[in-house]
Amino acid sequence: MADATPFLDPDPSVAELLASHPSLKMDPLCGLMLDGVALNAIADAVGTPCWVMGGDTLRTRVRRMQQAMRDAGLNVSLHYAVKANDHLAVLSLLREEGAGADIVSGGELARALKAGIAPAHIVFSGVGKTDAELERAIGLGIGQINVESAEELDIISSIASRLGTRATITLRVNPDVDAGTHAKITTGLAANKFGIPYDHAAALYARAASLPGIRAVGFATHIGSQILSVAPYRAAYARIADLVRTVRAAGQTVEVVDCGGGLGISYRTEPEGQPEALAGAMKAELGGLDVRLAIEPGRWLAAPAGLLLSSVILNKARGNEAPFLVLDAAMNDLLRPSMYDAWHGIVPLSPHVATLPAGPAHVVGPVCESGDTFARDRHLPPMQRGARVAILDTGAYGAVMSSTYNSRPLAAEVLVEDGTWHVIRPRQSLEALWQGETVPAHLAGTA
Ligand SMILES: Cc1ncc(COP(=O)(O)O)c(C=O)c1O
Ligand SMILES: N[C@@H](CCCC[NH3+])C(=O)O
Repeated sequence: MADATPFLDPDPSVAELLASHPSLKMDPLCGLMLDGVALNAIADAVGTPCWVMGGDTLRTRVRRMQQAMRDAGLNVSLHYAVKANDHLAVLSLLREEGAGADIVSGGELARALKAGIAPAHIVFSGVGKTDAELERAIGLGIGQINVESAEELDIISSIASRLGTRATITLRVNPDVDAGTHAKITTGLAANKFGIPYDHAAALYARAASLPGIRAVGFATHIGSQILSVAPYRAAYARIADLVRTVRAAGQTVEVVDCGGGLGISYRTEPEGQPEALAGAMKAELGGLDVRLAIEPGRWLAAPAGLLLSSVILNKARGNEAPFLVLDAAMNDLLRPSMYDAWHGIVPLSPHVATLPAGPAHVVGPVCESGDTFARDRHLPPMQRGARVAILDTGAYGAVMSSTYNSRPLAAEVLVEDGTWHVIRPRQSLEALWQGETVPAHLAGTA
């Protein structure tokens, strides 16, 4: 992931971005295609901004990850991290591919159930689960709750006891390992709010075994997101393996190790995280322990499968300075560049435009904040009003992080599969912007 530090190497060209995205092709007549479908046809019919998810790519990626685990000889349950893209169509497709769900809220639980994911295939993570969320999850008998503190363990024990049942839990352990990612999305350092301090985990596991309403089955860890090197995974898994041996030596049983998510993708020129390497790290550190393993990938599966279509509203010239290319998408749609200075590829849809000589432009949205900037000094071919672009790798942490800031309706969403496409969420109407709002009688005018 990019941070505010300027890159030393040149930005990848359009041709290089296409080469690193097998789901994309530039057709000489139809322009940019995703999974064999012309994006111009979607934009003509649905308008822009519009999220497009490549279902075939999503399937290819989840199958590759599952295969990597099998090839390593590991028995691994895959729980998709719903937060990455919680659309019901995405959850349903992944359920079809055999994925369960990793959730962090009652809303995500409801979505996973609505998409037909069985409670037994749902894992509940998160540093602050409310009593109501826990009651619902425990009442449903969900597969596993990853407990993040001693306090939460007591709360779960009392809720499960009250419900006359036992909650299946793991302890999420903070291994104090630097994942080498952006500071805002690293989660496995002692300074981060997540998980149980490593040095407290063995004692808390022993206590869990004695608590009513608790069935403690093992440990979980998740050290962050957009992790590109396998070394931090190995370091974290080695610490968890030590913990497993320690508590077993003390007579406790351990059946499960949940290895978390976080595998990164190539947004710019960085080499993508490899599921095969992740499987190798899991095997090397945990393979000999005779435990069931689980993973919680989100971004790696969904991000490269999706893009955001947008149109140029105008090209604001600035003399000899780089112009502002003002798009109809904005930070309310795709927050990542504003929030993390994240770099996303931007590719023109027109095959003619894509081959014109590139020059620097600042790509911005229309929202009233200077931070509403997708790219600065990006080398792009000249584009005028009405030209369309695709902002790449936005299938994860894209639409899910959208808001209606500046009263901008949520963008439409489309799923491409088998050479055809489906609107999976129409563009939000203006009326829907104030749906649920009420105006006290003394203020009522025309509202
Ligand atoms: C507990 C947990 N599991 C899984 C994920 C998924 O992470 P990613 O989308 O980076 O794979 C996250 C988010 O970082 C998380 O907090
Ligand atoms: N929202 C972050 C990822 C957060 C991962 C959540 N645990 C991103 O866009 O990169």
